[in-house]
Amino acid sequence: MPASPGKVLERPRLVLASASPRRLELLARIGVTPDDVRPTEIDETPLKSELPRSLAIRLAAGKALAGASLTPDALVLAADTVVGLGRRVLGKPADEAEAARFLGLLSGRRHRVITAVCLAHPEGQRTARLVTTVLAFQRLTQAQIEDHVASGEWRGVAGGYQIQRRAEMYVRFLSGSHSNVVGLPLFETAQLLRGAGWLRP
Ligand SMILES: Cc1cn([C@H]2C[C@H](O)[C@@H](COP(=O)(O)OP(=O)(O)OP(=O)(O)O)O2)c(=O)[nH]c1=O
Repeated sequence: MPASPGKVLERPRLVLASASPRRLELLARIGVTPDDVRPTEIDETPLKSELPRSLAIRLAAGKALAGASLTPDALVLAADTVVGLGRRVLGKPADEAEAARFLGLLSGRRHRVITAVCLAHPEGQRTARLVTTVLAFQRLTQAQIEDHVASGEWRGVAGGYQIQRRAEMYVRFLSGSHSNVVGLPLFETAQLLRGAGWLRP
């Protein structure tokens, strides 16, 4: 039944369980302002031979559960983004040398960016989406890799690059969701929020 005019829709509080400023900005773009932002601290180390998709799903669910334990009465939104090169996971580079090595691996090759989004509901169930974007970087010269490392934009991000910043000039090809690469696929996130009654259908 449509809400009567002037009636405020009852909806649970929405908590974003993420320290990523990108995720908050992406939500703002679709008019979603969480009631609270509560980053979680979980161990993000991949298991032995863990595939990129499995890792993303496990970590997004882990973040959502950790968030839900702090705010059980809220809808808790969490996500995890990983860069997959074949079966290999490229995490957040530890230092400049690793950032340069990752760029060298990505140079001239196709790779995937996978984001798992998980929404924990106050009633205890969880809903989730797994989204894959395929990208290809041009072949990078040594000078380009050096410039990228010097830019510092590799810090704290999966694969050591940010498509929303200078790295986009090296992206020759992209198939799928752009927001997924930045950390939160907006189409699928909106679907989850609609399914939970937080956004209107
Ligand atoms: C590939 C890529 C990743 N990223 C970011 C998105 C994510 O913030 C980050 C991947 O790390 P995540 O572990 O998914 O997220 P986070 O540590 O930033 O935040 P939290 O765990 O608290 O939710 O990399 C970009 O911003 N641009 C890109 O092009």
